[in-house]
Amino acid sequence: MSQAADPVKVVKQEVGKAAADRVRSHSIVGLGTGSTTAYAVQFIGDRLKRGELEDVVGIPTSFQAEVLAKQYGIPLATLDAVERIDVAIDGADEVDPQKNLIKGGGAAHTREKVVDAAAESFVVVVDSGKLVSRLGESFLLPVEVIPMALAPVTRAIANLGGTAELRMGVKKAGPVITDQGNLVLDVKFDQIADPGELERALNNIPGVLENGLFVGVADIVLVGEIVDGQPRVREF
Ligand SMILES: O=C(CO)[C@H](O)[C@H](O)COP(=O)(O)O
Repeated sequence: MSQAADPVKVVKQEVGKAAADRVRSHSIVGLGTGSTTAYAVQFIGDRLKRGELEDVVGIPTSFQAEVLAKQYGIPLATLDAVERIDVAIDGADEVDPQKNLIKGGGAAHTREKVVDAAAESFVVVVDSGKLVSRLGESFLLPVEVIPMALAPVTRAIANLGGTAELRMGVKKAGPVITDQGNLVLDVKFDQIADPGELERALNNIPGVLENGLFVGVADIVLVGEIVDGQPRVREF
């Protein structure tokens, strides 16, 4: 019995392919984290294999990105070995009309921000379900915290009006541990009126490593959606 293709998967594939098609030969590419970016990594690898692309080097934003890049044959480098990143491709959990983002659904936002912000061009890949009119509408804000600072950071976040919940592992007892060995708080704010101000305020709390607000970092957002039953990718 044939099964209908999962529309979310189809859309993620299309938008991942659209991003991979923008990669040029002789370029250094930031490789983001998450299920949508995973398709972009796969399609970059396919283009390299077909000889359509040559001399592409990836800068991974996570252990996941590193594993996928190796699987799909993309040579890797670290930030100290390159002088520039031409383009970064990464997913997001929410995107507002100003192209500000919430990221960190995969607990990788700290390295993602380093790589995405360093890129000449940062291309975001999302399905249309990630578009919101205001950040924080549908997704809790991830904040990476060093373990010994968990209690004071939780109190300081409460003073900023946020309710923090420690992210717990799935198929793992205990909390999620980031690639840096830290914890993640998922924080509910009633509203995020000024994302840039909140980004700075959170990062100013001693013990916070980085939060998932990406303000003024994205250049291009590729949005995958189904229109008249067909997958389509648009840019804004
Ligand atoms: O920020 C991220 C990881 O930290 C991801 O890019 C974000 O969670 C989106 O992932 P997906 O494409 O699987 O929805």
